[in-house]
Amino acid sequence: MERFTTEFDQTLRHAWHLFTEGREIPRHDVPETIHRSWSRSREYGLNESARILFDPVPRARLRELSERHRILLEHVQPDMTRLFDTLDSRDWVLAFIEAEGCVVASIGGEKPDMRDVVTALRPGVNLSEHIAGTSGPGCALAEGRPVVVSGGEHFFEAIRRFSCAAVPVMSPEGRVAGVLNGSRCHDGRPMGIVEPLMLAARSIENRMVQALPDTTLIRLHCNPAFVASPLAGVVALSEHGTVLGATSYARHLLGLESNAAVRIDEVLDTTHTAMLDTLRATDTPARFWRHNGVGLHVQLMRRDTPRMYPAGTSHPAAEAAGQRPCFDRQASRSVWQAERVYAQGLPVLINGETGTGKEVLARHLHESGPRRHGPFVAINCSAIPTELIESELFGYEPGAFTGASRHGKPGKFEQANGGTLFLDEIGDMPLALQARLLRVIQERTVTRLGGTRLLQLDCALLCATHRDLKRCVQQGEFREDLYYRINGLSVTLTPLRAREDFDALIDALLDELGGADGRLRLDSASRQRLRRHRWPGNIRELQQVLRLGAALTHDGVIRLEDLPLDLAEPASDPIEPGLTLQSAERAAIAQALVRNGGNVSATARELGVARATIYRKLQQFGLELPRDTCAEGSD
Ligand SMILES: Nc1ncnc2c1ncn2[C@@H]1O[C@H](COP(=O)(O)OP(=O)(O)OP(=O)(O)O)[C@@H](O)[C@H]1O
Repeated sequence: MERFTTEFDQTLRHAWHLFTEGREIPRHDVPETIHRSWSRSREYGLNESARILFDPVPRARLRELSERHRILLEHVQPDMTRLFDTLDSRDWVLAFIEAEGCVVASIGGEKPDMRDVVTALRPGVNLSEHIAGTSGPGCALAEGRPVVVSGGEHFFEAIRRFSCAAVPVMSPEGRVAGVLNGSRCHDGRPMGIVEPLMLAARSIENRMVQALPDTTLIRLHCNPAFVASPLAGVVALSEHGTVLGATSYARHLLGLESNAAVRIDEVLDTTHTAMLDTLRATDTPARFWRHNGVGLHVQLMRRDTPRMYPAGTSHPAAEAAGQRPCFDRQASRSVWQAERVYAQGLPVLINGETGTGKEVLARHLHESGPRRHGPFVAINCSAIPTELIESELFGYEPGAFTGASRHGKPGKFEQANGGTLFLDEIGDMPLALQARLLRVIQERTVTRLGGTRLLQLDCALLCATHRDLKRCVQQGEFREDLYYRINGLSVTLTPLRAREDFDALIDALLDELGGADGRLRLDSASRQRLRRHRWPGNIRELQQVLRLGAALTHDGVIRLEDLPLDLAEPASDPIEPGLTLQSAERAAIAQALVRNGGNVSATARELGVARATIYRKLQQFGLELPRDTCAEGSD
């Protein structure tokens, strides 16, 4: 039954009366949004006196909806719960409604007179305007803006006992992802929940943008005091500066349309690289200008997890433990496959130059796989004298050879039982031993040197090498049958000089070195210098350089003078005197391409230009990518 009690209700009743008679409603009697929604509801053929059942969709469909929106809900739930905790929980029902109008989560409504609200907002109920007429969720979805629908503003009489406020939540691409709604019984008092709903929606959007993998995050505001606050807009940029996601406030500040692929330098008066260099060199917000002259304060945003960050794929167990190492996008895909292959008990072969993280990856596979509770045993085949490899691997019985321990010793295979054996630098294993290794792997049993007892083995095998094993096979240095045995799947780690996420990796290592307060930074000149280095020792070498810088800096900013001498001096490739500007440019590009193994991204980064520029110059100068282009160069 309707309860028109206040002046507001009476004006509304009059307005409704005029609406049903098809007469004009005085302008200020009903908000425009409500009037439009009434008209749409009428066009859908709805009858305000009809009984509305609020039946949820069938269970199977609800399951499908929850599954489809699982990730979205993971972002929504924490803010919904937090907001609910600040309300008088007995009076309110909060709900999240997905873009097609179905409730996918709700909370609250303990009071007996809230039963109808709870029914209307239970998961599975469709509240789109074409079914439920004018209501907070339906109207906010249709209008794409926050709305309040109080008492008699609802289209259906049956729900005029309620009031609701609903605020859209935008996806990182700028589409409506759903609405956050708060409802309670209509009592004529102001709702007072719109602001809190908007803050929660902003926080959900922030979280969604921050979760975009393989991106650099910046936050911005027109007031520098708010840049580091939850009120700031957040933007996720690709390595080339394309906006891959942005919160609705960031879109508003930057004047971005939804779905448009825009580069940040098309909006701000700076280049993408220059902006990042400036931001990386400081902790405070820097000011950039939109092309229309509006100034914005911008700051680089560190991800919540300092060293480990998702790179396109995720393993919940390892990530929960903060153990996922940084892999670039290229390697990430193979890592994801390797996790699955390894979990099935198949061997994985890890290729990569020294220091690229082969052992880190092996440990990651072990720790995120089914054998994580067993031991992880590593042996570097190139670091042990040939005559000792056999006893190290297979163990020996007492007195098996001169100098052997009196008690005998279990080999690495035995030690790894129940877990993982990691054979590093397998390419350096002597041919004679390869035959024995193959037998052990095939038969899954081992006999210690000098013994006869057969020991059963139950360990997974991971192998790594910096050598091209296929070529070793062709040259007769590595057994073909062993090669296929250990190569269930092969993963190649990208050399540091060719990693697209070079800057992000530096930042992750700086965070790690900076400790809890994370106060370590590189100034822009030294960062440029690091980009130009060849990194023969890869991440291990980079770690060393940053460690040295961290030890030498007096204020947390690593400068050229804090870098090792060979790095601090620019490694210039001589460009002959007397060259024209054009030929100097040609030579610079050609040399940088060779230095970067043909990787266009790395070359562009080193030379401080866009990739498109490199491609254009290649064409202009008739240059070709080196034939021996490494895999990462296929960008
Ligand atoms: N993805 C990563 N994120 C952070 N640090 C890493 C990563 N990969 C490697 N490192 C660091 O780089 C160093 C070298 O890593 P690792 O020993 O795994 O390399 P490797 O390829 O096995 O080297 P080698 O072939 O010389 O044995 C280690 O200190 C490790 O912590």
